[in-house]
Amino acid sequence: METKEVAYMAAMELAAALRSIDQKQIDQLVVSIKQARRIFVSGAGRSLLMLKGLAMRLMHLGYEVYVVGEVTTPAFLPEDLLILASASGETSSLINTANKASEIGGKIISMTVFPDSTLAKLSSGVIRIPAYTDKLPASEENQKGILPGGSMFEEAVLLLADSLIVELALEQKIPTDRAFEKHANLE
Ligand SMILES: O=C([C@H](O)CO)[C@H](O)[C@H](O)COP(=O)(O)O
Repeated sequence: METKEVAYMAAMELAAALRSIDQKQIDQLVVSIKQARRIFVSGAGRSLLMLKGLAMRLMHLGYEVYVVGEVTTPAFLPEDLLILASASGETSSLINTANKASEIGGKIISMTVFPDSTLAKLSSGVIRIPAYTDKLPASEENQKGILPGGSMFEEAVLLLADSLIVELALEQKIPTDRAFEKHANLE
């Protein structure tokens, strides 16, 4: 199969996955972002890369946002929000982070394929992304698509995150060209 045909099929699968996400779960994240004093994001591997993209866009909109594990990231406090992305919901470093955040009392919202995963159970809110991870056996809940590994999940997280930004920017009446004024200028 040609690469562009794979890309087209992946885009179709991605569209179907995004369309079947529960809007109420997304709304809960939007409300939590608006209510939080500060926002922290955490993930592992490619899931983390996607949330770093969200962190940058939230910074563009004026939110105080940190990536867990960076040397300049401060202490998490009860009025803060922790956003996690984990296809499996079983990545041990994230379970550790979620346990600590939960003990502190802050809000945790997780994006995952598995709403009954350890991470989901530690979270105040869950966005179930109907995608696939090779870390767990294929099943009705974990349906293998054309892309390898957790790629479909990760790409859904990225597109969902960018779409949240459109919604938040519109609500705050921030034209996206003005939001980019905050973008790093030492690059
Ligand atoms: O890097 C990843 C990729 O899917 C490997 O194919 C994962 O994002 C990383 O391993 C973390 O896993 P999850 O916490 O299950 O997303």
